[in-house]
Amino acid sequence: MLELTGLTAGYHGGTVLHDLDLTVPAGSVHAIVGHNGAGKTTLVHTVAGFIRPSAGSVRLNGREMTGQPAHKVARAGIGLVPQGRRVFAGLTVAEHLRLSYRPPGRGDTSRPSRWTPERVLELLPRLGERRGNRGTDLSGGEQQMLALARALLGSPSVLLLDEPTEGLAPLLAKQVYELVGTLAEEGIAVLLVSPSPAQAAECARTVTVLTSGRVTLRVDGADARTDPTALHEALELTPVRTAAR
Ligand SMILES: Nc1ncnc2c1ncn2[C@@H]1O[C@H](COP(=O)(O)OP(=O)(O)OP(=O)(O)O)[C@@H](O)[C@H]1O
Repeated sequence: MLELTGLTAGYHGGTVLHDLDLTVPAGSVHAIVGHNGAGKTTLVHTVAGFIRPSAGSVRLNGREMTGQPAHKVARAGIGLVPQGRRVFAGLTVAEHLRLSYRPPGRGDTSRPSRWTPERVLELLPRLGERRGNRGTDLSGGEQQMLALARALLGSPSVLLLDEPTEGLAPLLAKQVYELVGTLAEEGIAVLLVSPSPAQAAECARTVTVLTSGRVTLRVDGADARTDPTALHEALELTPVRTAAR
Protein backbone atom coordinates (compact mmCIF):
# COMPACT_ATOMS: atom_id res chain seq x y z
CA MET A 1 0.00 0.00 0.00
CA LEU A 2 1.22 3.45 -0.97
CA GLU A 3 0.07 6.40 1.15
CA LEU A 4 0.80 10.03 0.34
CA THR A 5 -0.20 12.62 2.91
CA GLY A 6 -0.03 16.39 2.41
CA LEU A 7 2.64 15.89 -0.24
CA THR A 8 4.09 19.21 -1.38
CA ALA A 9 7.00 19.45 -3.82
CA GLY A 10 8.47 21.46 -6.66
CA TYR A 11 11.65 22.83 -8.15
CA HIS A 12 14.12 25.53 -7.08
CA GLY A 13 11.94 26.69 -4.18
CA GLY A 14 8.77 26.89 -6.30
CA THR A 15 5.82 24.61 -5.50
CA VAL A 16 4.26 22.41 -8.18
CA LEU A 17 2.42 19.81 -6.08
CA HIS A 18 0.21 21.21 -3.33
CA ASP A 19 -0.80 19.25 -0.23
CA LEU A 20 -1.67 16.05 -2.06
CA ASP A 21 -3.33 13.11 -0.29
CA LEU A 22 -3.54 9.84 -2.16
CA THR A 23 -3.73 6.12 -1.32
CA VAL A 24 -3.09 3.10 -3.51
CA PRO A 25 -4.06 -0.15 -1.75
CA ALA A 26 -2.22 -3.35 -2.68
CA GLY A 27 -3.84 -5.08 -5.65
CA SER A 28 -5.41 -1.95 -7.12
CA VAL A 29 -4.81 0.67 -9.79
CA HIS A 30 -5.05 4.41 -8.99
CA ALA A 31 -4.94 6.53 -12.15
CA ILE A 32 -3.83 10.16 -12.36
CA VAL A 33 -5.08 12.28 -15.22
CA GLY A 34 -4.46 15.94 -15.95
CA HIS A 35 -3.36 18.34 -18.63
CA ASN A 36 0.25 18.97 -19.63
CA GLY A 37 2.10 20.65 -16.80
CA ALA A 38 -0.45 19.60 -14.15
CA GLY A 39 2.31 18.00 -12.07
CA LYS A 40 1.83 14.29 -12.86
CA THR A 41 5.49 13.54 -13.52
CA THR A 42 6.49 15.68 -10.55
CA LEU A 43 4.24 13.51 -8.39
CA VAL A 44 5.77 10.29 -9.72
CA HIS A 45 9.31 11.61 -9.33
CA THR A 46 8.62 12.75 -5.78
CA VAL A 47 7.32 9.31 -4.79
CA ALA A 48 10.29 7.68 -6.55
CA GLY A 49 12.74 9.77 -4.53
CA PHE A 50 14.11 11.97 -7.33
CA ILE A 51 12.54 15.10 -5.81
CA ARG A 52 12.62 15.82 -2.10
CA PRO A 53 9.21 17.01 -0.88
CA SER A 54 9.08 20.27 1.07
CA ALA A 55 6.19 18.92 3.19
CA GLY A 56 4.09 15.81 3.66
CA SER A 57 4.94 12.14 3.65
CA VAL A 58 5.32 9.06 1.46
CA ARG A 59 4.68 5.71 3.15
CA LEU A 60 5.16 2.26 1.73
CA ASN A 61 3.28 -0.46 3.63
CA GLY A 62 3.37 1.81 6.67
CA ARG A 63 7.10 2.45 6.35
CA GLU A 64 8.25 6.07 6.16
CA MET A 65 9.96 6.72 2.81
CA THR A 66 9.86 10.53 2.76
CA GLY A 67 13.11 12.09 1.62
CA GLN A 68 14.82 8.75 0.90
CA PRO A 69 17.04 8.80 -2.21
CA ALA A 70 15.79 7.04 -5.35
CA HIS A 71 18.00 3.95 -5.03
CA LYS A 72 16.72 3.29 -1.50
CA VAL A 73 13.11 3.86 -2.59
CA ALA A 74 13.60 1.34 -5.41
CA ARG A 75 15.21 -1.18 -3.08
CA ALA A 76 12.34 -0.81 -0.62
CA GLY A 77 9.92 -1.93 -3.34
CA ILE A 78 8.73 1.10 -5.31
CA GLY A 79 9.38 0.42 -9.00
CA LEU A 80 9.28 3.12 -11.68
CA VAL A 81 8.53 2.89 -15.38
CA PRO A 82 9.57 6.41 -16.43
CA GLN A 83 8.01 8.49 -19.16
CA GLY A 84 10.01 7.97 -22.35
CA ARG A 85 11.02 4.41 -21.34
CA ARG A 86 14.76 5.11 -21.01
CA VAL A 87 16.16 1.86 -22.34
CA PHE A 88 19.88 1.69 -23.11
CA ALA A 89 20.55 1.89 -26.84
CA GLY A 90 23.63 -0.35 -26.81
CA LEU A 91 22.42 -3.13 -24.50
CA THR A 92 20.47 -6.17 -25.62
CA VAL A 93 17.16 -7.17 -24.08
CA ALA A 94 18.88 -10.06 -22.27
CA GLU A 95 21.53 -7.68 -20.85
CA HIS A 96 18.84 -5.26 -19.66
CA LEU A 97 17.08 -8.08 -17.85
CA ARG A 98 20.27 -9.42 -16.28
CA LEU A 99 21.32 -5.97 -15.02
CA SER A 100 17.86 -5.09 -13.71
CA TYR A 101 17.30 -8.31 -11.74
CA ARG A 102 17.34 -7.40 -8.07
CA PRO A 103 15.85 -10.10 -5.86
CA PRO A 104 14.44 -8.77 -2.58
CA GLY A 105 16.37 -9.63 0.57
CA ARG A 106 15.49 -12.94 2.25
CA GLY A 107 13.86 -11.25 5.21
CA ASP A 108 11.66 -9.09 2.98
CA THR A 109 8.31 -10.85 2.94
CA SER A 110 6.33 -7.73 2.07
CA ARG A 111 6.57 -8.19 -1.71
CA PRO A 112 3.41 -9.48 -3.39
CA SER A 113 5.48 -11.74 -5.64
CA ARG A 114 9.02 -12.37 -6.76
CA TRP A 115 9.94 -11.75 -10.36
CA THR A 116 12.81 -13.45 -12.16
CA PRO A 117 13.90 -12.84 -15.79
CA GLU A 118 12.28 -16.17 -16.73
CA ARG A 119 8.96 -15.22 -15.17
CA VAL A 120 9.02 -11.77 -16.76
CA LEU A 121 9.56 -13.39 -20.17
CA GLU A 122 6.55 -15.64 -19.57
CA LEU A 123 4.46 -12.52 -19.03
CA LEU A 124 6.08 -10.66 -21.95
CA PRO A 125 6.94 -13.36 -24.52
CA ARG A 126 7.71 -10.80 -27.24
CA LEU A 127 10.78 -9.78 -25.24
CA GLY A 128 11.98 -13.39 -25.29
CA GLU A 129 11.82 -13.39 -29.08
CA ARG A 130 13.86 -10.18 -29.11
CA ARG A 131 16.32 -11.11 -26.34
CA GLY A 132 19.40 -10.65 -28.59
CA ASN A 133 18.26 -7.27 -29.95
CA ARG A 134 19.70 -3.97 -28.76
CA GLY A 135 17.58 -1.13 -27.37
CA THR A 136 17.80 0.82 -30.64
CA ASP A 137 16.42 -2.15 -32.60
CA LEU A 138 13.22 -2.37 -30.59
CA SER A 139 9.86 -0.88 -31.56
CA GLY A 140 8.18 1.64 -29.24
CA GLY A 141 5.93 -1.08 -27.85
CA GLU A 142 8.86 -3.42 -27.25
CA GLN A 143 10.79 -0.66 -25.49
CA GLN A 144 7.76 -0.07 -23.30
CA MET A 145 7.60 -3.79 -22.44
CA LEU A 146 11.32 -3.72 -21.63
CA ALA A 147 10.89 -0.70 -19.34
CA LEU A 148 8.10 -2.56 -17.55
CA ALA A 149 10.20 -5.72 -17.35
CA ARG A 150 13.07 -3.79 -15.76
CA ALA A 151 10.78 -2.38 -13.08
CA LEU A 152 9.21 -5.79 -12.37
CA LEU A 153 12.64 -7.36 -11.85
CA GLY A 154 12.89 -5.40 -8.59
CA SER A 155 9.79 -7.37 -7.41
CA PRO A 156 7.97 -4.15 -6.50
CA SER A 157 5.11 -3.73 -4.02
CA VAL A 158 4.27 -0.46 -5.76
CA LEU A 159 4.64 0.28 -9.46
CA LEU A 160 4.72 3.86 -10.77
CA LEU A 161 3.84 4.01 -14.46
CA ASP A 162 4.29 7.41 -16.12
CA GLU A 163 2.28 7.49 -19.35
CA PRO A 164 3.20 3.93 -20.36
CA THR A 165 1.14 4.08 -23.56
CA GLU A 166 2.65 7.30 -24.92
CA GLY A 167 3.29 6.92 -28.66
CA LEU A 168 1.81 3.43 -28.88
CA ALA A 169 -0.79 2.30 -31.41
CA PRO A 170 -4.27 1.83 -29.85
CA LEU A 171 -4.08 -1.97 -29.93
CA LEU A 172 -0.73 -1.99 -28.14
CA ALA A 173 -1.97 0.60 -25.65
CA LYS A 174 -4.93 -1.68 -24.89
CA GLN A 175 -2.52 -4.57 -24.24
CA VAL A 176 -0.48 -2.41 -21.86
CA TYR A 177 -3.64 -1.49 -19.90
CA GLU A 178 -4.62 -5.19 -19.73
CA LEU A 179 -1.14 -5.95 -18.42
CA VAL A 180 -1.55 -3.26 -15.76
CA GLY A 181 -4.72 -5.05 -14.61
CA THR A 182 -2.86 -8.36 -14.45
CA LEU A 183 -0.13 -6.83 -12.30
CA ALA A 184 -2.69 -5.40 -9.88
CA GLU A 185 -4.27 -8.87 -9.64
CA GLU A 186 -0.81 -10.09 -8.59
CA GLY A 187 -1.12 -7.80 -5.56
CA ILE A 188 0.93 -4.84 -6.80
CA ALA A 189 -0.31 -1.32 -5.96
CA VAL A 190 -0.19 0.54 -9.29
CA LEU A 191 -0.05 4.34 -9.60
CA LEU A 192 -0.71 5.02 -13.27
CA VAL A 193 -0.33 8.36 -15.03
CA SER A 194 -2.66 8.11 -17.98
CA PRO A 195 -3.09 10.47 -20.94
CA SER A 196 -6.60 9.09 -21.52
CA PRO A 197 -9.43 9.60 -19.00
CA ALA A 198 -11.40 6.82 -20.74
CA GLN A 199 -8.56 4.31 -20.37
CA ALA A 200 -7.95 5.46 -16.80
CA ALA A 201 -11.60 4.85 -15.90
CA GLU A 202 -11.48 1.51 -17.69
CA CYS A 203 -8.63 0.03 -15.68
CA ALA A 204 -8.49 1.95 -12.37
CA ARG A 205 -10.33 1.49 -9.09
CA THR A 206 -9.88 5.21 -8.43
CA VAL A 207 -9.17 8.12 -10.76
CA THR A 208 -7.70 11.41 -9.53
CA VAL A 209 -7.69 14.57 -11.62
CA LEU A 210 -4.73 16.84 -11.01
CA THR A 211 -5.02 20.50 -12.01
CA SER A 212 -2.11 22.87 -11.41
CA GLY A 213 -0.73 20.45 -8.82
CA ARG A 214 -3.97 20.14 -6.86
CA VAL A 215 -6.52 17.35 -6.68
CA THR A 216 -9.68 18.71 -8.32
CA LEU A 217 -11.65 15.47 -8.56
CA ARG A 218 -11.47 11.95 -7.24
CA VAL A 219 -13.91 9.35 -8.56
CA ASP A 220 -14.41 5.59 -8.56
CA GLY A 221 -13.31 4.11 -11.88
CA ALA A 222 -16.60 2.18 -12.01
CA ASP A 223 -18.64 5.38 -11.63
CA ALA A 224 -16.57 7.16 -14.28
CA ARG A 225 -17.12 4.23 -16.66
CA THR A 226 -20.88 4.52 -16.22
CA ASP A 227 -20.94 8.31 -16.43
CA PRO A 228 -17.73 10.16 -17.39
CA THR A 229 -19.37 13.62 -17.16
CA ALA A 230 -17.67 14.65 -13.90
CA LEU A 231 -14.29 13.49 -15.22
CA HIS A 232 -14.76 15.39 -18.47
CA GLU A 233 -15.90 18.52 -16.64
CA ALA A 234 -12.89 18.42 -14.31
CA LEU A 235 -10.64 18.17 -17.35
CA GLU A 236 -12.75 20.73 -19.23
CA LEU A 237 -13.16 18.33 -22.13
CA THR A 238 -15.83 19.11 -24.69
CA PRO A 239 -18.04 16.11 -25.44
CA VAL A 240 -17.78 14.81 -28.99
CA ARG A 241 -21.02 15.65 -30.78
CA THR A 242 -22.35 13.32 -33.42
CA ALA A 243 -23.42 15.13 -36.58
CA ALA A 244 -27.17 15.48 -37.02
CA ARG A 245 -28.47 13.43 -39.90
N1 LIG B 1 13.16 19.97 -13.83
C1 LIG B 1 12.27 20.97 -13.71
N2 LIG B 1 12.67 22.18 -13.28
C2 LIG B 1 11.78 23.20 -13.12
N3 LIG B 1 10.45 23.09 -13.39
C3 LIG B 1 10.00 21.90 -13.83
C4 LIG B 1 10.88 20.77 -14.01
N4 LIG B 1 10.14 19.73 -14.45
C5 LIG B 1 8.87 20.17 -14.55
N5 LIG B 1 8.79 21.47 -14.18
C6 LIG B 1 7.55 22.29 -14.14
O1 LIG B 1 6.65 21.71 -13.22
C7 LIG B 1 5.32 21.78 -13.72
C8 LIG B 1 4.72 20.38 -13.76
O2 LIG B 1 5.45 19.60 -14.71
P1 LIG B 1 5.22 18.03 -14.83
O3 LIG B 1 6.23 17.51 -15.81
O4 LIG B 1 5.16 17.43 -13.51
O5 LIG B 1 3.75 18.00 -15.48
P2 LIG B 1 2.98 16.80 -16.18
O6 LIG B 1 1.59 16.85 -15.66
O7 LIG B 1 3.72 15.53 -16.00
O8 LIG B 1 3.01 17.25 -17.71
P3 LIG B 1 3.13 16.37 -19.06
O9 LIG B 1 1.77 15.75 -19.25
O10 LIG B 1 3.43 17.40 -20.08
O11 LIG B 1 4.23 15.36 -18.88
C9 LIG B 1 5.39 22.45 -15.08
O12 LIG B 1 5.09 23.81 -14.91
C10 LIG B 1 6.84 22.27 -15.49
O13 LIG B 1 7.26 23.32 -16.30
